Formats: sequence, C-alpha cells, structure tokens
Amino acid sequence: MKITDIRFARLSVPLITPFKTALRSVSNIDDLVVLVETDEGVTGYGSAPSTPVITGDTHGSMLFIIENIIKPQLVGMPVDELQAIVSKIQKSAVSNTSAKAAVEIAVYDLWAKSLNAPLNTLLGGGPATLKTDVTISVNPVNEMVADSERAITDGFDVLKIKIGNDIAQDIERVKAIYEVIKDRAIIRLDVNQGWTAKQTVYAVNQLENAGVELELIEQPVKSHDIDGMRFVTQRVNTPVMADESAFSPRQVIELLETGAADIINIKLMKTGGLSNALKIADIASSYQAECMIGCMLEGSIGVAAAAHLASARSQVINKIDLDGPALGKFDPVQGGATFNKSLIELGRGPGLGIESIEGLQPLVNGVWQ
Ligand SMILES: C[C@H](N)C(=O)N[C@H](CCC(=O)O)C(=O)O
Ligand SMILES: [Mg+2]
Repeated sequence: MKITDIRFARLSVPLITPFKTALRSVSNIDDLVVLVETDEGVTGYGSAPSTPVITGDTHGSMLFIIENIIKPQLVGMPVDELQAIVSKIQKSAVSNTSAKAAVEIAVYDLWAKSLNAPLNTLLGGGPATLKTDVTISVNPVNEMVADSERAITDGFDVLKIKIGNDIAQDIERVKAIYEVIKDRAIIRLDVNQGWTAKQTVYAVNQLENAGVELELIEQPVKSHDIDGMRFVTQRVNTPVMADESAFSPRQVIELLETGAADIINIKLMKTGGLSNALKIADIASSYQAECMIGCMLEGSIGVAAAAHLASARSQVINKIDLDGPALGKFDPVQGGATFNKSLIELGRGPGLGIESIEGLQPLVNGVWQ
C-alpha cells in the first residue's frame, strides 16, 4: 500500500458552552482534517485545530506546510515503512507541531489499517475503555460552581478547573468550588501560564492552608519560564504538571532532570504526533514520573489517536484529559472512538476505526466547498 495523495477538509462543531481559559475563548471546535490517500483506496484520517497562542499553528500554516513541504516527500512511500515516513514528517520543518501531528495521526491510522488491527493493539495493547475529566471554563465564581455541580450530575468525578485570570479571584473560585464538591470529585487546576512563580506559591499555600485538596496544578507560569516551574515545584506540596512548557522529548528530559515538574501533560498537537508522544511516555517512565494525556479544544479524530496512545501506555499515562469531543454539540465522526461524557470507548475497527465523517468541507482547487 503506497501513499498517493494528501487531501484537506475543514470540520466545525459548535460547543455546548464557550470554552474559556486564561489564554483564549472559543465557541466552536474547528479542525483541519487531513486525508492521506493510498493506491488501494484506503484513507488515513488525521486532524488538528488551530491554536496560535499555544503551538503557533493555524489552519493556514498547517495547510501550507503539509501541502508544500510534507506531501511531496510522502507521496509514493509504502505505508509499511512507518519509521521512514515519521522521520520525513519530523524533519520537514522546525515547530509546526500540529501540522506534523495531523499527518502522523493519518499515517498511523493507515499503517494500523494495513495490518487490520486497532491502533492501540499495535502500540502495545491496553484497555478499550477510558475515563476522562471535564474542563470547567474560567468564568464568574457562581457560574463555575454551577458548572462544577452540573459536571458531577453528568457523572464526571475529576474536574479540571481553568483559572489564571486574576489571582485573588482565582483563589476564591477554587475555594468556592471545593466547598460544594469536595467529597464528590477530584480537582485539578490549570492556570494556563496566568501567574508568576511567586504568585503560584502564594496561591497554592493559601489553598492548602484553607484545607483545599488539589490533585495537581498545571502550567502555572509562562511556558518559557522553566526556572519559575522549578521554583514552584520545589516549594509546594501539590504536584506540578508541565503543559505548555513540555512540547518535545528534549524539553521533558530537562523538566524532569532538573525537578521543574512532577507530571507531564502529553498532547499530540504539541509533540508533533504519536512518535514523539511515545518517546515522552518512555522518558517519563524512566524518571518514574506520571503523565496526563491531554488535548486541545479539538474533535474526535485527533483525540481518538490520543486515546489509543493512552490505552497502550496506561502504566505511565494515568491521568486523562480528553474531553474535547464531548464538549461539542454532536460528533460528526462515525465509527471509531465514542466520547460520551466521561466515558471514552475506543472501538474495535482497524486503525482509529473511522468509517465516515459528516459535514466535511473539502478543499478543492484552493477553495473550501
Ligand atoms: C480541552 C482540554 N481539556 C484542555 O483544557 N486543553 C487546554 C488547551 C486547550 C485549548 O486552548 O485549545 C490545556 O490543557 O491547556
Ligand atoms: Mg493545560
């Protein structure tokens, strides 16, 4: 089976409620879908959202890199030469991690389809069912308390609370949420780079002294501030997780080697796809560090690939934040993984198991249809 073409489409799903973090607010899941075609008529599916404030990728930049730089190197390659394909994708450009991820996901999907097995089976095997947390967007405190209550009613037992807008309000937000849900759900905080290192130590101390139990605090300081991450990690009891500071295997080694983080949030859109994500899981394992599998605000094609990875590396990836597809009003992807509130079921079809996708807007002769 040889790669013959790479095509593109857009896929948009409205959110049930706007998704708000310290970095951005969005109302739709907007994915660029990548379709890798073969001479046997089998299609591999990948996708990536635009996250300019996190990875720098936009639909336009991804389209350009894939069409002009990656595609010419991949057309004609046999799908069973997976490592050679991955090497070409990873060496095609610096950065552009979401563009690389979208193509890699499609290539791994094809590879697993060519071997007629689910992707997680070929990556080592693991559970077919996973349980995700849910994100509580940053909003006025009463709204966040109500959203947290609703999430528990919906069956979630781990809440990822978004803060990072204003430190005094953030402390009040977390105290108020903890007060009403403390015995019913685990709380993880995601500051999305909104605080300084000193503010973080102050805030976590305030929360710990008030009796608030936190599972972890994610990316409190700017992504480049590794000294700040280390300052915090060495001074608070609550485990510190790196997200925007942890894109590449090299960065993860630095974070863990120097004690700048306790936990790593792996996202395919930051790693450039599955190959580096697998390396990061191995690195974390050798440091006896835990990992979360995370996602951007993205739909069920890319998130299914992350779920297959999490299944196959469940010994080290023991925290799951793959709620993107469940935040949408519907899932346009048929077959493959299903995302029903906290429950993710991988499906048993070959590759990612995707059978069809409704509402794709293909790109034909440079025009979105
Ligand atoms: C969707 C997921 N639960 C999440 O919160 N991801 C964010 C980034 C999402 C985005 O802005 O697209 C994170 O962990 O920082
Ligand atoms: Mg995060």
